[in-house]
Amino acid sequence: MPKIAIAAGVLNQVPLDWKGNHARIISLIQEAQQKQAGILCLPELCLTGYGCEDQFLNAHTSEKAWEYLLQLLPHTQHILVWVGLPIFFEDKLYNVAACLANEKLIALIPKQHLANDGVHYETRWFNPWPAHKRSFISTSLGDIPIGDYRIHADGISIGIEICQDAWEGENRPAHSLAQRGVSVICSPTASHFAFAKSKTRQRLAIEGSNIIQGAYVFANVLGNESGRTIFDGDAYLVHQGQILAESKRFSFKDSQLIIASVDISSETSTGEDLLQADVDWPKPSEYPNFEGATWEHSGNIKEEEFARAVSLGLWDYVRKSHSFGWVISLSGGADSSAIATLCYLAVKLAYKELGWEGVQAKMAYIPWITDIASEKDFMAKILTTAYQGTENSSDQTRASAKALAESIGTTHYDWNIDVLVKEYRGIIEKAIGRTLSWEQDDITLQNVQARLRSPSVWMLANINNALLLATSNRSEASVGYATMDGDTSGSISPIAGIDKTFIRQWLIWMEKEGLDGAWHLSGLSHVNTLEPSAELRPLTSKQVDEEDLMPYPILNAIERWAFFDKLSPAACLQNLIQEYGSHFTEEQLTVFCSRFFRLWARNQWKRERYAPGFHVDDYSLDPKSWLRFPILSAGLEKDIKP
Ligand SMILES: Nc1ncnc2c1ncn2[C@@H]1O[C@H](COP(=O)(O)OP(=O)(O)OC[C@H]2O[C@@H]([n+]3cccc(C(=O)O)c3)[C@H](O)[C@@H]2O)[C@@H](O)[C@H]1O
Ligand SMILES: Nc1ncnc2c1ncn2[C@@H]1O[C@H](COP(=O)(O)OP(=O)(O)OP(=O)(O)O)[C@@H](O)[C@H]1O
Ligand SMILES: NC(=O)CC[C@H](N)C(=O)O
Repeated sequence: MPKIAIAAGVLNQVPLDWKGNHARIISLIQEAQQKQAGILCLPELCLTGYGCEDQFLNAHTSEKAWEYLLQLLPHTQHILVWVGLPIFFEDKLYNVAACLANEKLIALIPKQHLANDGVHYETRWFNPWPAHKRSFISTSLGDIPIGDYRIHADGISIGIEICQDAWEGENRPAHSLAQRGVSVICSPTASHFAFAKSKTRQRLAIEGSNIIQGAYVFANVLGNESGRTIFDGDAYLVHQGQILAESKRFSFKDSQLIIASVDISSETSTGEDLLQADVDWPKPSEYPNFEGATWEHSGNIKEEEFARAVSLGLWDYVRKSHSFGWVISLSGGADSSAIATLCYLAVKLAYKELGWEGVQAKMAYIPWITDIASEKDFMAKILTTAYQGTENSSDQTRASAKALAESIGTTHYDWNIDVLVKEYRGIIEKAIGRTLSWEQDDITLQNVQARLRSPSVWMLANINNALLLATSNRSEASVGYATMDGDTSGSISPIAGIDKTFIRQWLIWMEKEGLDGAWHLSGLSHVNTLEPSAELRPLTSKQVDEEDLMPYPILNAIERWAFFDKLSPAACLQNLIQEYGSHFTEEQLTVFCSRFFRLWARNQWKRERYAPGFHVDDYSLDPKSWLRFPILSAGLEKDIKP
């Protein structure tokens, strides 16, 4: 029974970063070789990056990937490695895992089932490979097998499932591979983060190993690879249903390798689908336990996942865009405070995991980085916040912004924009020949304030070469409750994928408990006492979001029924009456429902114009990645009453 060390490597790659991706792959292969690994599985499409979008359709991309694949061969002595890349075959593009073993290219095995739902759009670029189809592709190395093959090396048969393949239930390749006598399956993966989804991936890996009664080697992408999607970077080594090793998710490092040794039953396998690889498995060493992080067992897993996924998303975004930091227009309310907290966590977690030298290395493109003496100085340089009061702002929000900025240690400004509002109002009043009033011009007078907060924070962003972060959440995006080119200004919308109710709950958790029950932020105590308000109308009107709109839990419920469960407007109303009928009259609920659908349809154009947001939940409203809706339509509110 051969004893072999199996390894999985997660990678934080950058689309089209040929040299960087290549170097990170080599470094993982070397680490695996040093640890005597026999087999190494790397994530799906790791040579190009998973998120190359339409650049996959450009032949140049697969040509370059091929060039870099060949350069990997000399680095694969005494090890079998799976590396993902796009390959054109008979004028069609395939999403392929290349098997490299002992300096030879053994096979190219294409994905059979493409991911095409939600954030995935693979059928736009790739073709599914039919099960059992096998052929040869003519290459600079001669004819190379391409298709549904198995690999046999030193007494072990190995097969693969590429990401979505494993999600296909009875149709997953593992079943056919089990019949064909495979005892190890490698699973190169690019499975995006969504709350609790890693549990499903873990289950698929366990089931896969049970199906073949052997070992399953699973490796996912890590980090914010290409802008919108964040990957957990989870890896699992499973043998006969038992997890032997797992990675720590949401690492701030470039890569992570897990390794374990397993006893695999040896076979002398034959078959026309079997390719021989000439590797003698190195003798495994003793390996430490690779266990998931302690927070994985927390009772607040959703809060933990949100904090870690989005802060890693922000960190990767800032460094991959070569920006020097973030700027936030900080109102002291929930949304902007949540984003400031997430930036704070990004810095704290990066420091904790990489140390100051590691942070400096990642940020080496910033000219001032070498002048920084402490984490405190770094926080103040990288994160700038500004409170921009008007006569309609309250003392409470101003104090809340100040307290949070101090507790984080941002560079914080506080100024008043009334003079600008007055000036603009004067210009327009003169031009149209009448004075504006709250009775007649409510929206205009609200929006001018929101819009006049935009130029100054853009100025700070330009001065600092920083990213301006837009603060809209998903609940506001549903109903267009934000001023276009005002508070929607920014280059990323980090919380556009999550609802307001969760943001508020998360802020309370961040104040009282925080990550791992330890990283809490006392500066959030003010914001957690405030009721959400735009503070755009005169203070005497006591404007609060939920009176302009409806209670947030109701808004969130309609949104989910309508766009996740895909229920009709009438069915949404029926659900509302059932769930909230004891608190609101049917008439009130009908008004809320009608308002929701009217505002939803009217504001599709706004959702089209939001800055890119991060995908975190099991659905999102992002028209570019998840949910399309006509920009012009007759609306849906008329369909509420059957
Ligand atoms: N289908 C369509 N395609 C393209 N454009 C369309 C359009 N329909 C309207 N428009 C345009 O949209 C304009 C209206 O949009 P816009 O100017 O953004 O303004 P609007 O959506 O009318 O009002 C903004 C709302 O957001 C609220 N707000 C603002 C700021 C902060 C917060 C907060 O959450 O605290 C809330 C504010 O209370 C108000 O209810 C129209 O003047 C028209 O030009
Ligand atoms: N006084 C202010 N100073 C700085 N920025 C502000 C101010 N008022 C509003 N903004 C900006 O406009 C955004 C939209 O306001 P909004 O009320 O939706 O969010 P919030 O104030 O962060 O949270 P909440 O809705 O819970 O009050 C804010 O997040 C902030 O970026
Ligand atoms: N890259 C893939 O094939 C991803 C597919 C899988 N259904 C997921 O969402 O994670």
